[in-house]
Amino acid sequence: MKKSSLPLRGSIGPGNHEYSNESLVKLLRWHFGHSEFRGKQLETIKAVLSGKDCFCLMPTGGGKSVCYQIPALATKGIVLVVCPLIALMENQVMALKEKGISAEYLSSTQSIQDKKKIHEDLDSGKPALRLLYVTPELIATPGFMAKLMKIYSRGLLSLIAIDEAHCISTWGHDFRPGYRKLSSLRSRLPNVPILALTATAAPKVQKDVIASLGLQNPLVLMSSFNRPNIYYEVRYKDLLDDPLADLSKQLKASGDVCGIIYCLERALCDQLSVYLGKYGISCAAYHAGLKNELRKSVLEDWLSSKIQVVVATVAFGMGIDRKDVRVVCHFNIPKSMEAFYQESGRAGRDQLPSKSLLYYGLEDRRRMEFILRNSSSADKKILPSSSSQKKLSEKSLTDFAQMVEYCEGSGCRRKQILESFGEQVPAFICSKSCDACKHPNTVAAYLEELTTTCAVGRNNSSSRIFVSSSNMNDEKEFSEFWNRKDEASGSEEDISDSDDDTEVVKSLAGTKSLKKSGLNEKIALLERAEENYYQNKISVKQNDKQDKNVVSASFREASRKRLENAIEQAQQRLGSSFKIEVERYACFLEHECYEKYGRTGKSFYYSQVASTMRWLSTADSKELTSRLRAEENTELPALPSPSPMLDLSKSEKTNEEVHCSPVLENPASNLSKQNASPAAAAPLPPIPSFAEFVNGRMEKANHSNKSPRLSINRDEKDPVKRTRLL
Ligand SMILES: Nc1ncnc2c1ncn2[C@@H]1O[C@H](COP(=O)(O)OP(=O)(O)OP(=O)(O)O)[C@@H](O)[C@H]1O
Ligand SMILES: [Mg+2]
Repeated sequence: MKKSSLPLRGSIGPGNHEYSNESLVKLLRWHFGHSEFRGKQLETIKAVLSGKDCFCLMPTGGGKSVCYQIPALATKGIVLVVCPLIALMENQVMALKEKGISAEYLSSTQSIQDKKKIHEDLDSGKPALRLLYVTPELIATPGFMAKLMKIYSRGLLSLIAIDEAHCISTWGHDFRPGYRKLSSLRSRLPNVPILALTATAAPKVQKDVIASLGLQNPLVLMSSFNRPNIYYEVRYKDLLDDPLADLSKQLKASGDVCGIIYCLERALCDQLSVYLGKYGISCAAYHAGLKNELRKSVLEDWLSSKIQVVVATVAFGMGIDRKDVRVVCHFNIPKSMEAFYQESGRAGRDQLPSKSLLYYGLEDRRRMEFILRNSSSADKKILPSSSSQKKLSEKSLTDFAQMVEYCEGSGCRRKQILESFGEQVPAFICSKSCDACKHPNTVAAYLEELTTTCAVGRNNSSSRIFVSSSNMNDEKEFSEFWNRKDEASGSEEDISDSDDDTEVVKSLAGTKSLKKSGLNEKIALLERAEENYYQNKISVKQNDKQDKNVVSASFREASRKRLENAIEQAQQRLGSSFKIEVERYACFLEHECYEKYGRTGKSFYYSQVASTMRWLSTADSKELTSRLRAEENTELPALPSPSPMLDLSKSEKTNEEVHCSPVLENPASNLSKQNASPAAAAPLPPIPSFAEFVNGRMEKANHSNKSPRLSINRDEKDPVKRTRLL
């Protein structure tokens, strides 16, 4: 139904008082059906209507669009909206048209006829258009800039809204070179207020946006970033027998709800979508590798509830306005808290209870670290100074570390998100709406087990990634695989299709010459790299299967390293009076764990190492002294040279030598003999299992011989891994 506009058509400018709160609320109700303005909406609207530049920070789903849509309805002129994505523009324009509001967008996807119509309207001197959505690249073209100047000179440009304004900042999680071209707007169109909008809260990004856009004395309006209706949960891939099956189970358990699953790569989107489809979940993949038409139809099907779940790269979602998304799942760890916040924030925009699920896996972590480390070379065009590149690379790794901390920490997830944006919040703010607050003991147990399992597994997974990368002849080319920033041509066509973080085609197609010549070779090269990566992974996996119960040398060294740390911490805790040889005793204790359980199975070995560490963390100096000093007279085997194994910044070996070799290779050597020494007569105190430890803390209950396993559902096939059901 087409509605007539309310007769509120003033002009923007200082001292303009014709926009009363009541008249603006009336517009909101009439056109959008919302009863009241939310948060800082009204303040923002009034600021821009009075001609002020404004920087508006609102959480995802907070209602930023209304801040420029209402001014468009209140004034005579046109509101120009700059958007990073074609999908976003299409979506908003479609929604506005349905409301009877005259809005259009200009992009390469439109027919010549449609474009012509829009240009005719713009040239008419009395345009019917209220909102015109464009890409930043279009603004930079001389032709369009000339048109803008013309509209401006007629007094018909009332506001420039820069949506997703963080895209202008190289410090932001979603930097787009096209946005940098907006910096000339302020000087070319001096009297038009600029409204920058974003949900990115990092202070550095805020400052950068204001400076880059040249905003003058902007009114900065911020809202809290808390999303109380979203429940946050992390699930640990390394502890799950089958993460895919777990995901499918989770989705099914939520009912027939609308969801988004984010994956790092297109191929995984396709595979996951097929997999979930087989399990009766109606879903489709969405990524930049699909043809425009297909992408469009997936989006339409999802928006109209024909399909339930979209499995997508980050190409999907920025600004997509579906209010009732109940689950947003990250099947791979995102690259920063900002990205995570934006993406998970697409859930529950109707303010109803929703869920953010993040599947965290060590291999994903390593992969992302690799991508971030290597993507710095891709920034050369944009950041000519090597110190800027270095800074950016360091920054992305620091940002990513925050994301890892979110997954590996046991504290409130919500608090962590908000604090990462500089928002200090009290502990009770969460009200048990994250897994860490709702099930603290279970999360603690998972993390404990993860530490053991993953510290042990780190070696192998990392080396796989590095092996694949070293197979690349030209590292520079490989790093382009991850480069979304290479959009040097600035042609309008280049934008918005290159949204996948890790997708190559569009970013490689950034220059016309590349499009013609090197693209195919590069794609072939990248495909080979991917193949190598997966082949490598498969062969390592097969070996892993065969060796399922063998505690490998590298696993043992990782354990020894952890025990060393635990002894060092014990020393720190107990002060200078307690001094022992750290490496020597770490070796000894590790060997004891191995002797007791190594042959029985990995899980027992892990649990024994973890238990020993717990004992080290609580034992007093008397207990430690009697246990460890007793060994001093015993001759221990030669110790290994320090290993870089746990240093994540270094590449690691695939087939490590046994570092603690004299002890480990020959269990019947010195240390075995020590079992008959006085040390053996002073055994470790009884060591509880994980579950006993956690439950014991909480319940202080007596344990039977059965060794209760928390309330975790153990997978029947594999006792180590589990299907988590909180
Ligand atoms: N005052 C209001 N009252 C009720 N609902 C509102 C109000 N303002 C906006 N909304 C609704 O909130 C939802 C989110 O709005 P919008 O898309 O503008 O958010 P956003 O801040 O731009 O989010 P994102 O950061 O994801 O782009 C929309 O469905 C919109 O209709
Ligand atoms: Mg928006």
